[in-house]
Amino acid sequence: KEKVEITKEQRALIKAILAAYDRHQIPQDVTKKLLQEQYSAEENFLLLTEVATSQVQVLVEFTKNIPGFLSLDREDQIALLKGSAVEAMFLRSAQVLSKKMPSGHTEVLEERIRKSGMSEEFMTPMFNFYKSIGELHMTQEEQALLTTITILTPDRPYVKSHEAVERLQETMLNVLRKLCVLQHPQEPQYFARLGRLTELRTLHHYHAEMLTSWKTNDHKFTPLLCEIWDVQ
Ligand SMILES: Cc1cccc(C)c1Nc1c(-c2c(F)cccc2F)nc2cccc(C)n12
Repeated sequence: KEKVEITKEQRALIKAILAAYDRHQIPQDVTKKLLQEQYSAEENFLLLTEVATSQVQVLVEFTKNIPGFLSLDREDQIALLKGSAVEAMFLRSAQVLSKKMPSGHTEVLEERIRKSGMSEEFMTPMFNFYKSIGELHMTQEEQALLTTITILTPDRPYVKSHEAVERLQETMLNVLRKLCVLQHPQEPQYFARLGRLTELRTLHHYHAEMLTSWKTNDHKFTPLLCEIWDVQ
C-alpha cells in the first residue's frame, strides 16, 4: 500500500484555495440582519434574497481566486459561474447552516427558510441535503476544494473548451482524493461519499422550479440574481 503524499505544488494549491475560501465570507451586516428583522413571509424572503445576492458576490470573488480559473476562456468563465452558482450556494449554505453560524443563527436562518413562501416539495430535499452535508464533518480544505470542483464542472451549458476545464478539475480532484485519505484514515470510502453529492443536481432542478414559482407569485429578485439565473 503506497504512502499517500501531498506534493509541494498541491500544498500550495490547497493553501491558495483555502485562503480564498476563508477570505470570502458573507458580510457580517447581512448575517446580523437575520437575527434582527421581524418574521413575516415577505421579510424572510427579502432577507433570503439579500443573503443569496451576497452569496453570489462571494462566489464570484472566490472563483476569481481559483488558480487557473482566470486563464480559462472568458466566456467559459461566465458559463461555469452561471452553471455552478446554485450548486456552490447549496454547498456554502449547507456548510454555514451545519456549523459555521454563531449559536442561534442557524435556527433563525432555518426558521426564515421554512417561512419564506417556499414550496414543501423543495423544502424536504433541501434540508435533507443540509443534514447529509453536516454529517460528513468536512474540513475547511475539503469544503473549499469540493466547491472548487463543483465550479470546475466541464459539462455545464455553453462551455466551449471542455478539455481545459476538465484538466483543471482533474487537478483539484487529485488533491481532494489525497486529502480525504489523509484526513479520514478511518473511512476509506470518504472520498466516494463526497462524490455521491449528486443530490446537488436534483436540487439544481428544484431551485429552477422554485425561482419560477416565486416569480409567478410576483416576488422581486435583485439584478445580480436575475443575471446569474437568467430570470426576466
Ligand atoms: C439564501 C438562501 C439560503 C437557503 C435557502 C434559500 C431559499 C435561500 N435563498 C435563495 C436561494 C438559495 C440560496 F441562496 C442558497 C441555497 C439554496 C437557495 F435556494 N436562491 C434564491 C433565489 C431567489 C431568491 C432567494 C431568496 N433565493
